[in-house]
Amino acid sequence: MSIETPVSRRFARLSVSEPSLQVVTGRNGGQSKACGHLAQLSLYPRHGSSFRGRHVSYHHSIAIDSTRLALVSTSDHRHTPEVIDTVRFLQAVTASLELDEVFGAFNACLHEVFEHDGWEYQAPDDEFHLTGGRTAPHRIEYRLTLNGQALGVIRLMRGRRFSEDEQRYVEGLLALAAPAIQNALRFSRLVRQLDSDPLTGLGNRRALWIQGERWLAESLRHRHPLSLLVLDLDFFKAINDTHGHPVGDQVLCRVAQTLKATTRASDLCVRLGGDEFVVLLPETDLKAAKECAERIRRALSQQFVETPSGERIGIRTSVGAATLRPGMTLDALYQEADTALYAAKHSRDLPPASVARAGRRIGRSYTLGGLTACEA
Ligand SMILES: Nc1nc2c(ncn2[C@@H]2O[C@H](COP(=O)(O)OP(=O)(O)OP(=O)(O)O)[C@@H](O)[C@H]2O)c(=O)[nH]1
Repeated sequence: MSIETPVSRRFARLSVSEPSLQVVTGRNGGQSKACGHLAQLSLYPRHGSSFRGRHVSYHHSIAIDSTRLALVSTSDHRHTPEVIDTVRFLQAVTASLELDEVFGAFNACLHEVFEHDGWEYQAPDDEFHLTGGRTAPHRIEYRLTLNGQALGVIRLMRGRRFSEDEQRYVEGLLALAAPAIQNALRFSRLVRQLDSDPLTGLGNRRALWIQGERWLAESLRHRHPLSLLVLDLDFFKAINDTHGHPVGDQVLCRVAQTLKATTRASDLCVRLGGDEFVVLLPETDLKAAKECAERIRRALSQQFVETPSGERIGIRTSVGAATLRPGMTLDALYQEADTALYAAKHSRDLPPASVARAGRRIGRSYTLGGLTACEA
């Protein structure tokens, strides 16, 4: 009989010919002792890293047979005080590819045998940051890597100290969970890529529709306000035509930065495409949405992008705002804000055609178009 770990076929494969069990892969880790159906495996730290020095690097992970597993440290071969149902543990941490669910399952299993108060996970470069439970004074921290890939840092906290045996126990569980964490990290990165606009780093149309549908359902159910702004830059084509696409791209990025800086962290800013942006504002009525639109418009009008020849390009935008009413769909909310935007565009004080093409010169500055927000 051959068992492959559900999470890490690359890392370990166990061959079981009853009653003996043998690890068939593992370059520098994994000794097994046949013990009926209970396999005891030794987990080796990667060469050069300290097993207990808070920097644990497992070269591969190991899955065991279908009963229960006792993890044994290679350092002194002392048994840890607890056992865990390995299959249930692996099933729990591999049941989802969502990082928060993987860490939720990991900590729930850990908590059954090892009472900790809280935990924290920080992905490399702080890409993702998750917490659970509550903070407490005693902490252990593990910097995880798997096959050379950094997986981030996990911290466990509680009110009393962590014993040596408990630390080894956590190390063993982390070794088992590491491939699941790696898969979830890859998945989260992929989803983030799918949901973001590569030029500006803002959300994209997909993010708007996924997050927007959720917020819309919650707002309708709890009768909370939800508003949406649609922004379209004024005379952006002239910027491209006059100064080239790279300058146009810089303008789009500056708009994205300004949107992030002038809205709440809980708002969603997306670039729909071209020079069109949407800001979705939860817990915001029309009056507050108009104030937000005006704040964005004013902040953008104070921004300049410098061209390679030293000219400064001003940024002007038109904005449409709409707020959710009972029975409305997300598409209807967007259409209403878009209609308002269209009205704003067409009521603006257009500069002469020649100026519209090249921008209006103010000293060494250009300012293009310009308009105010208006609501449906
Ligand atoms: N630099 C750059 N330009 C883009 C990108 N995507 C679309 N565009 C250009 O953005 C311009 C958008 O056109 P419009 O919205 O019609 O132009 P506009 O001059 O802003 O028109 P008004 O909204 O009426 O003021 C087009 O010239 C597109 O080629 C991009 O990723 N980078």
